[in-house]
Amino acid sequence: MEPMTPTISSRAQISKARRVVVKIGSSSLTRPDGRLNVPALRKLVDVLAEEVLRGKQIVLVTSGSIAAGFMPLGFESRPSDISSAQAAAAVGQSALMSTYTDAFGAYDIQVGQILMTAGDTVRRSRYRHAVQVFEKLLELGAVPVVNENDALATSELRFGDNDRLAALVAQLVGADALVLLTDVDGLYDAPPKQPGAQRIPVVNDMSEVAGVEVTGRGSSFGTGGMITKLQSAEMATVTGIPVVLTRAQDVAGALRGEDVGTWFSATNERRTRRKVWLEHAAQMTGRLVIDPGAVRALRDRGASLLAAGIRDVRGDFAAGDPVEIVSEDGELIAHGLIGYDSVELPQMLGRSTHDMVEELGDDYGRSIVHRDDLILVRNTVTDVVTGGGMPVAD
Ligand SMILES: Nc1ncnc2c1ncn2[C@@H]1O[C@H](COP(=O)(O)OP(=O)(O)O)[C@@H](O)[C@H]1O
Ligand SMILES: N[C@@H](CCC(=O)OP(=O)(O)O)C(=O)O
Repeated sequence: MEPMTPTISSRAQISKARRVVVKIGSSSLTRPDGRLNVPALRKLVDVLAEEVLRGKQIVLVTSGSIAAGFMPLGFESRPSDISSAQAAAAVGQSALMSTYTDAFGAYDIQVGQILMTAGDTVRRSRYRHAVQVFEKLLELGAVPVVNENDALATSELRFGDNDRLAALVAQLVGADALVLLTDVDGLYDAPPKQPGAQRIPVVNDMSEVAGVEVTGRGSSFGTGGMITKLQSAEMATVTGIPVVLTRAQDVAGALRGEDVGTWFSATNERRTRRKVWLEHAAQMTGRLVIDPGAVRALRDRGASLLAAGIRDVRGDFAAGDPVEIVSEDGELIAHGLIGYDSVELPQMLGRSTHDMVEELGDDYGRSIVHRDDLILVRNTVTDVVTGGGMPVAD
C-alpha cells in the first residue's frame, strides 16, 4: 500500500504532498518569436527533478507542441486552422518530448509521454487503463509527461486548453495538489495589465471570485486565458485537490508552500470525478427537451429522467454518451449520460415506463438518464465569469 499523504489543507502543507500534477502553459514555454523557450523548459525541469529525487511523484502536463512545431513547418505565426495546427502539433510534440527527455535525463530520470483526448477521461475502460499506466510509470520512478493528443483530437473531443485537462489528470492520478504555471503570478482582481489590479493570494471558495474580471483570451500563444484556469481550479478543488496558480518562475516556491500566486483551497464537497467531468468538460452529443414537470422532478426531487417528461430529442448519440437537458424555453437544466441510443428514443417520448415495458419489453424499464448519471448545471462562478459553461453541440 502507498503511504497516505495527509490532506493538504493549507499552502504551507503542500511541501508534504506526495503526488503533484504540475501544468505549464504555452505562454511560459514560448519565446516572443513563437519558438519553444528551451531555457525556460530546462529551469522547470531542474526544479521538478530535484523534487523527484527527494521522493515526490510528479506528473507534468505540458503545452508547447504547436509552439514548437509551426516554425519548423514554415508558418510565420501559430496557425489557426485545425489541420495546420494539428500538423504543427505532430512536428512540435516530438521536439518537445526530446527536450524533456534530455533535460530529465541529466538527472537520470525517465519520462513517459502520454497523449490524451477527452475520450480517455470519459469512457470507463479507457479511464481505468489510463490510471494503470500512470500508476506504473510513477511506481517505476518515471515522470509522466502529458499533453492533449493535438494531432488527432477532433473538435468534438478536444479540450483545447490544457488547464482543464490538468484538473482531470489530477483527479485521475489522485493527486494531492495541482500547480498551474503560467505567465502571470496569480489570479488578479482585474486583468493584470489594468492599473491597480491586485493579486488575490487565497481563494477559499470559488464564490469569492464571482466578481473578478477575467478574460478568455490568453497571452499571444496561450489558449483559454484565466477562464479555463478558474474552471480547472473549480474542477480540482471540488474533488478535494487544492490548486496553486502562479508564474513558472515561482514553481520552486509554490512547491515549498511560499506565499506565491493564488492558493485555491479544496472544498469538502468531494463531488465524484464523473459528475465533475459531466458538468465541466463533457462535449454534449445530443439534447433532450423536457416539460415543466420533469424540470421540477430533476431540480426539486433529484429524480431520474423518465421518458414521460421528454418532449423532443436532437442529435445522434449512443447509450452512455453525454447529453444536455433543456427546458422547453431553452434553459439549460442538466447534463447527463443517456441510457439509450438516439434511434430508440422517438418511440419512447412522453410514454410511461409501465406502458413501454408492456409493449416493448423489459429492456425499456430503465430511466432515460439515471439520477447517478445526471448533474444539475448550477450557476457556478466560472459560468458567471464566462457567461456559460462548455460549448454545446447543436
Ligand atoms: N483576472 C486575471 N488575473 C490574472 N490573469 C488574467 C486575468 N484575466 C486575464 N488574465 C490573463 O490570462 C493570461 C494567462 O492565460 P494563457 O495565456 O492562456 O496562459 P497559459 O498559456 O499559461 O495557459 C495572462 O497572461 C493574463 O494576462
Ligand atoms: N495542446 C496544446 C496546448 C494548448 C494550450 O495552449 O493550452 P494552454 O497552455 O493551457 O494555454 C499544445 O501543446 O500546443
